[in-house]
Amino acid sequence: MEDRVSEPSLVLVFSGKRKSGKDYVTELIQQRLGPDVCCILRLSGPLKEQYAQEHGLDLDQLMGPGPYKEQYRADMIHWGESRRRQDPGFFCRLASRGACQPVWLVSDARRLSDLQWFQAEFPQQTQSVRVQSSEKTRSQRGWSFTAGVDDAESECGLDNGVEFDWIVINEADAPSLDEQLRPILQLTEEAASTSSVNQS
Ligand SMILES: Nc1ncnc2c1ncn2[C@@H]1O[C@H](COP(=O)(O)OP(=O)(O)O)[C@@H](O)[C@H]1O
Ligand SMILES: C[C@@](O)(CCOP(=O)(O)OP(=O)(O)O)CC(=O)O
Repeated sequence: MEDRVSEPSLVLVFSGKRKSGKDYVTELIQQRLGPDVCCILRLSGPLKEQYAQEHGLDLDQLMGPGPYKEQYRADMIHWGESRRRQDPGFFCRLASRGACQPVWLVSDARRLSDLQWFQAEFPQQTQSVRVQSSEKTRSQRGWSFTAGVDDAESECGLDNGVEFDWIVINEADAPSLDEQLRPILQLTEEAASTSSVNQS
């Protein structure tokens, strides 16, 4: 089932609460490195594709930020959980299929099993990154507490028991993202250059 052409040099697995800024931060890193060097893998991508197919839903709307996704979120979570119970690596494998860049940013790990899958597949290359924002900041970005979502494993699965390699505080009054991301960017640049040396 693997369609992998080459192994990544670095896999950064991002997690964080809704609206903490996982997409924002991973997109910032990708912009710095460029799409030839760095890809963003979203575990929710294949999940939504399969869920839309099985339920006859509009995938574009499910992928979008609007209310359509929210209408199905709780059921998608349950559906995804039962899939992961049968095969914890199911969505990780699908999301990383075909990825050929040396640096992978997994933007949305939600459960220990997501992180463990990458750690088991790429033990030398995987590092975890937590993106943190206060509830006040997340609310300003459009978040509001939803029972069954924000108190479920989908949002809380990595709250305890993980020692993250990196923590990024995505708040206006924290040190700038430029400053906080400097060591992570250095790591990604080293990984990219190691990979180009190995390929030449
Ligand atoms: N540092 C930041 N500066 C400006 N806007 C931000 C910042 N971080 C996040 N945002 C905005 O907040 C919203 C939620 O961020 P997003 O990355 O989508 O969160 P998540 O992927 O964790 O749910 C988006 O509209 C995003 O552009
Ligand atoms: C069922 C989900 O995959 C839905 C994820 O959708 P998005 O990745 O679009 O999530 P947000 O950025 O939090 O809005 C969650 C899960 O438990 O796997």
